[in-house]
Amino acid sequence: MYPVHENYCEFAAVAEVVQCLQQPMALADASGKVLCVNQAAAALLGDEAETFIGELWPSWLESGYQGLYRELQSAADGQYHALQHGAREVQLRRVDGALLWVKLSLSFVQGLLPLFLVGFEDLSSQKAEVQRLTALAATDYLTGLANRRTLMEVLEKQWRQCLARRHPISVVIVDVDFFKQFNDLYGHLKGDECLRQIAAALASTLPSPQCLAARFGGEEFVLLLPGFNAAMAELIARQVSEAVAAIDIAAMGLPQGALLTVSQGIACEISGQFRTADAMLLGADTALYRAKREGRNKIILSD
Ligand SMILES: Nc1nc2c(ncn2[C@@H]2O[C@H](COP(=O)(O)OP(=O)(O)OP(=O)(O)O)[C@@H](O)[C@H]2O)c(=O)[nH]1
Repeated sequence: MYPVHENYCEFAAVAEVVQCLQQPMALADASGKVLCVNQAAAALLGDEAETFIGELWPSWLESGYQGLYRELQSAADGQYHALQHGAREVQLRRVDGALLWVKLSLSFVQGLLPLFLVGFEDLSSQKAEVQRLTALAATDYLTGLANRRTLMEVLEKQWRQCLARRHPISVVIVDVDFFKQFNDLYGHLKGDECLRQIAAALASTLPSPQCLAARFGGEEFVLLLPGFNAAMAELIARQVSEAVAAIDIAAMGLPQGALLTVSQGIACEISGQFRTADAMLLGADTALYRAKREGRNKIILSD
């Protein structure tokens, strides 16, 4: 048993509890100097526990938190309780230089010396999972292109930016011709493969990282071209037709006679033709409808 002095905790007793905990934890004095680090915290930091003794624990964290800690210290003005805080998401730098997202909490323990418990929770697998799910939610499962939701979000954002900067912006809607017939003739699995090939062809024509290729739904795709006027968009649309024509039909196990073409409708906003991004998209859809009506495998620019 450790002697207990009224309400004061003994350093050794607190340190022993810290050592037993599964959660990464360090014990420090009021100046931030580390007195003890448990195994879980040492593993998180990336070295033997003894190597961290005597270090200032805020130095393990990114500079933003260090600044905040200094502010807390000056505001607390010796009132140790005021330094405490609950779980805060911060980045911790491991000994090997890698940055880890952690939840950090700081608790004051009234000891013979004032003591602080510094608790960590590793958030890296949580963050990686959120990143994976965010990417999944933004992507079309079949083709790997951006999905419709992402397209609409990016379109709204780029529409506003282009209008504010007085830059043109164009959209191209790309629709596979006679795709129902293609599915009926060669089966849905070949149809899926065909959509993947077309998606890859579209992605290959993207002229800059600001441009986006998305699956709009079914056998319909959209190219979003910020900064592109109608002539430039038409050039990209021609490249799309060429890239689709270059798809290796035989490699897909289809007969040589199998036809794969797309129809395209273009709309460009350059000086107030369309009031909204949706109206521009509708303009491209109307142009696409004309391309279909005029025989397919065509590119039509909205009036
Ligand atoms: N294999 C496959 N087919 C799809 C998918 N999504 C939509 N389709 C098919 O795409 C076809 C679209 O048919 P329609 O809208 O009649 O258009 P179309 O036959 O291409 O005719 P036009 O557009 O007028 O040239 C339908 O048969 C859908 O089943 C998909 O994810 N995979």
